[in-house]
Amino acid sequence: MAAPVRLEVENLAWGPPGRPPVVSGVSFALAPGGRLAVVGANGAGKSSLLRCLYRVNRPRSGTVRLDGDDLWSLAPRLAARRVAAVLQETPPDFPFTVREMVEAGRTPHAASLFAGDASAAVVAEAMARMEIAHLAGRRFATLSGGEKQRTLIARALAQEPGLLVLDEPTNHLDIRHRLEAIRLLKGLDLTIVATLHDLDFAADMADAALVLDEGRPAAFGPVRETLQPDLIRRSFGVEAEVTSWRGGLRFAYSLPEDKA
Ligand SMILES: Nc1ncnc2c1ncn2[C@@H]1O[C@H](COP(=O)(O)OP(=O)(O)OP(=O)(O)O)[C@@H](O)[C@H]1O
Repeated sequence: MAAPVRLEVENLAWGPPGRPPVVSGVSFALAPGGRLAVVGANGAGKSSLLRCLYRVNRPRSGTVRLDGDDLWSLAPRLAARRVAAVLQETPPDFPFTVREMVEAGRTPHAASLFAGDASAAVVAEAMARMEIAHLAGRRFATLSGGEKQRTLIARALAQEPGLLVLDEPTNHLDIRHRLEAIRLLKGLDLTIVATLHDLDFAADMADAALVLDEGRPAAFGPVRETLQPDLIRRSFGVEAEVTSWRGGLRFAYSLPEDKA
């Protein structure tokens, strides 16, 4: 497993060519091993920001730095050794097995000599960690949504990144698997940035939160200080009550017009 990276994002802006920016003015820093939840209403720019972190969206201005290195100055293969992404869109129906999917995570390392045996061990460990070893020979397309999600996370782990970027990692997971996925993410010695619509899970997973509001940062800071009712009201247009529960936070919501 690679060492977790320091992630520094400075004054980042991105938008599709010829259109106004979708995200702008985003700055934050995460220490190695820090876990950030990016939250915000639909269309706030969360996925667009994430794409800037795994080298798909080239920022219009500003920088993304991994341990001080500009992400866009790195060769794509070197960037892929340092950042792995788990995305919402699962790949289409193709004939790969679960093991082949996870092995694909080794692609950025394929050029290294003598990688064969070590790669096999990394793949086996990633599958064991995500509890999918028994599915190794199954076709990916035949898996349940949760099994697919666990396979995609295993593929990212096989990549041995220092930064793991996840877009809605608990989608498709039932309650128990959600809680287990959060525990697993917390147990990884990686820097993590994840979008999470469910603020309960965001607060469980992350130590910091970035709230995006129409593409701009509305707040960034420790989860408990950031995910407060006032901010939730402004960013999501709902009334919220926040309570502490077993070391985490739990959120209850209502529409403003439904006030008791
Ligand atoms: N390549 C693109 N071309 C045009 N518009 C885009 C492009 N990428 C994103 N957008 C627009 O930018 C806005 C933000 O999209 P984005 O997917 O980043 O939001 P999000 O916060 O992840 O939303 P959701 O919570 O609904 O997944 C949306 O209005 C979207 O249509």
